[in-house]
Amino acid sequence: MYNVSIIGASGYTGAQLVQLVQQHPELVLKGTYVSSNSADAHKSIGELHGNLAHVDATLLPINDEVLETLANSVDFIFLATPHEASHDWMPILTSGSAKVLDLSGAFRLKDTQVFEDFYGFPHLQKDSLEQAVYGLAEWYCSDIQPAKIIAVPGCYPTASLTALKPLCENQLLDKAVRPVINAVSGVSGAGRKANLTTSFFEVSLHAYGVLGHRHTPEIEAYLGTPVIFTPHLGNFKRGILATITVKVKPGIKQVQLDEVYKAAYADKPIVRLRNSFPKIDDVAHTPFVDLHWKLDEASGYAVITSAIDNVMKGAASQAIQCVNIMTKQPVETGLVL
Ligand SMILES: NC(=O)C1=CN([C@@H]2O[C@H](COP(=O)(O)OP(=O)(O)OC[C@H]3O[C@@H](n4cnc5c(N)ncnc54)[C@H](OP(=O)(O)O)[C@@H]3O)[C@@H](O)[C@H]2O)C=CC1
Ligand SMILES: CC(=O)N[C@@H](CCC(=O)OP(=O)(O)O)C(=O)O
Repeated sequence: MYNVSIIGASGYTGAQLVQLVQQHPELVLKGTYVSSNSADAHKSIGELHGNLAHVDATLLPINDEVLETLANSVDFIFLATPHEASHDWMPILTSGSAKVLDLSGAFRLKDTQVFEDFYGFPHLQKDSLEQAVYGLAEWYCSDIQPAKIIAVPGCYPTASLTALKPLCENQLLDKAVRPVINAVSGVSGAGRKANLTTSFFEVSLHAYGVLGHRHTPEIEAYLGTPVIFTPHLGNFKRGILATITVKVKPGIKQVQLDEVYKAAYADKPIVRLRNSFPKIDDVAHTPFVDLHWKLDEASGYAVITSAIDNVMKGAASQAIQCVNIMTKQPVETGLVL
């Protein structure tokens, strides 16, 4: 059995982690934490998230002493915290035997200048950044297994990279034409804190972060090619549907695309290759990525759609997949019942 603690447990991804840890056969929940002056300190998790009313977990305020103790008292620490908090706390949390899975974007980009440009603050944790491994579970398994720090991918990059990497890795894309990713996310992607943009009355369907979202450099870094990425906010709670247009090299046939997807995900139970274009409802509350694609052989343009639950595969269940890899258990342990 492995002991785990969750920092940022009152938020959407943190609460999802609480649920996943509770249902995991090999994980024991040792502590749930919020920020030092959180309005939710000392509440039970069930007071905030009714679906966890049966869980005996109190949200405790974090401080330097607790951070230091955690570094040596549990096997895994999940950081479901803002980028800045993850950035600041990583050295202390990794000073002992614990391994850390960070759901924020603080350790995903290796280029510190790009990081500063997109995140708005300088990266000062060079050693931790060097150690961090990108936790896209289906693609970086051998790096994830021995890692001390996992940078769990962002939600849009997870949907986008899962769809695009089989084509890129097999050199099927026409390099002259950038993949165009249009993705719609539910409001839980913006976190739990009250916000006018995500309030029930305001939310509709609109593009945001156009030609400047921080997930563009993340997708490009792990795909190895530039993309056009446009996120949209939709009026639903959870899930992401990414519709991706690519141009493949001349002469490529639909059957070749079918083969590369089948080969890439043959032994990957979390990725489901569908016979029709997936819906968000197919994956909401699940750890799956659903993919479907279609090529117009005459023009060479293909459309791929990728559906995930942003809180699950886009954050919490992907972190659990990484723990399963690190502890040499089947990747779907505790996730697919
Ligand atoms: N929502 C999603 O779909 C995804 C989110 N992420 C990333 O995961 C992280 C968590 O996201 P999400 O769960 O949505 O966020 P929420 O806003 O829902 O929750 C954030 C959590 O962190 C705590 N917190 C806030 N400020 C601080 C601070 N300064 N120090 C310590 N704890 C703090 C909050 O509690 P309190 O303020 O009471 O202390 C809360 O528990 C973020 O980095 C986000 O970018 C990644 C992929 C997907
Ligand atoms: C709908 C919405 O607002 N989504 C978030 C992405 C959530 C996510 O993946 O977060 P990190 O990369 O920050 O970890 C956004 O666009 O900022």
